[in-house]
Amino acid sequence: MSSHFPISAEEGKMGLVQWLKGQFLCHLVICYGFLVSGLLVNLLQICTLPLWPINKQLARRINCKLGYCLTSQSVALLEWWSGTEVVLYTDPENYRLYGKENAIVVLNHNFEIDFLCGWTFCDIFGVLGASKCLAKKELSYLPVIGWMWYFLEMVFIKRKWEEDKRNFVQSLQNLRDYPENFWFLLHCEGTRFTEEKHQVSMEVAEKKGLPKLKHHLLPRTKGFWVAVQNLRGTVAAVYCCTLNFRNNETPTLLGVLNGEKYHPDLYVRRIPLESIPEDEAECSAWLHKLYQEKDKFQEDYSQTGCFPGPKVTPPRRSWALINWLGWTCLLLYPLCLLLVQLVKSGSILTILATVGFCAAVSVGVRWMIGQTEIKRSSSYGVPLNNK
Ligand SMILES: CCCCC/C=C\C/C=C\CCCCCCCC(=O)SCCNC(=O)CCNC(=O)[C@H](O)C(C)(C)COP(=O)(O)OP(=O)(O)OC[C@H]1O[C@@H](n2cnc3c(N)ncnc32)[C@H](O)[C@@H]1OP(=O)(O)O
Ligand SMILES: CCCCCCCCCCCCCCCCCC(=O)OC[C@@H](O)COP(=O)(O)O
Repeated sequence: MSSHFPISAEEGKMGLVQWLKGQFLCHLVICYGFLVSGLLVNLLQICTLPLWPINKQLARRINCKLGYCLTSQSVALLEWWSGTEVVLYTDPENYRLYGKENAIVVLNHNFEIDFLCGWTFCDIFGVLGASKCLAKKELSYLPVIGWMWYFLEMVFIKRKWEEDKRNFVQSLQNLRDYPENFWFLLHCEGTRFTEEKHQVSMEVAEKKGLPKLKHHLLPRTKGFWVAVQNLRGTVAAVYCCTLNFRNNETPTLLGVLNGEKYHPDLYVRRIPLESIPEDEAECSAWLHKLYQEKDKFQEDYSQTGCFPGPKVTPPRRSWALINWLGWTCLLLYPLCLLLVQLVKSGSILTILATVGFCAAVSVGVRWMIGQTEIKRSSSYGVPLNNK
């Protein structure tokens, strides 16, 4: 039966674009660009090594720019390829300060692309290249991204306090003279939300006499306290960030690569650092209270579909797109030349080598994407390795 509403040319074009975004060949090109540019960035970062003892601040600034070249590609993928826009709920008074000061960011850890939404938020306010995170040690071994983070002075921990504390404090102290404004991200839950981890952590909450949380794991407070104490005088505020997605979306990085559009809402509250207690026990109680508030915001969001306060959709920054297109053009040119040579040569061996290379790129990136999947989350926080 023919439809009463024939598809318009515009809809047909959109359908074609959407179809193209789902094609393996497009993914291969994107992943090739990301991996090869990433390796080049790593190489350039290694070249900055001799500069560190001579002019550390210059070396740091160069590494921030190099970091931006790579990280912003994934922001461009989210914003321009999948068309996802992060909607911000925040006080307009504070909006003016974002990007103009150092901050500790506390963000819930429930989604596979929360880091990507975080990066987008960083990019909007011009702190993407310099932003850092308290990350599990395993991420430092990730090819390209993990290697890049080493040069950006990211703080890695084994999540074993006795082994971590010296390096953690030293890494934070090193940031005291960082030459660019940075945000330091902390997922105080220490691992991603799963039903099993939630159940265990609520048993801990019960034992400690703390109210139960519905949407968060119980925060681990030591890292937050140590970060606040060591960054006093360097960092101006804590940004309490609560992220959720409209329509109960469960976004994935593969979805973004397929051009799927998601609808993230990010609620940001600015809390001056002076208002956070210095004493460890008081600071710990303060953080638990903060998580109880965050849990309430999430509960209200699940009922109403919005966070409190005025909302704004900041415009996408063209730099991320320009950088991405620049790298793609630069790297596609030699690839095309190579392919032409290949076809001309007709050598079976070279053709097989090329197919092998494409397969390796594809498997490598698929493995990296796998690191973001919650179903592959570590066993941290379940009874197996609970203290
Ligand atoms: C939107 C804006 C974004 C801006 C973005 C900016 C920058 C972005 C840059 C990069 C993005 C990259 C993204 C990469 C993301 C990677 C994230 C990660 O890798 S998360 C994992 C690593 N991070 C952390 O673990 C940080 C949180 N953890 C801590 O801070 C911990 O305190 C610690 C430092 C690891 C130390 O932990 P430890 O357990 O040794 O000590 P604690 O005192 O904190 O906790 C012990 C305490 O907890 C109780 N307990 C036991 N089991 C549990 C449980 N399952 N749940 C909760 N609590 C538990 C235990 O009984 C202890 O209690 P007590 O002390 O009373 O005995
Ligand atoms: C143009 C761009 C192309 C992009 C192609 C895709 C490339 C793949 C990019 C991979 C990026 C990897 C960033 C890893 C960040 C993962 C953050 C994360 O979520 O870590 C989990 C930890 O917090 C907690 O670990 P668990 O204890 O839950 O286990």
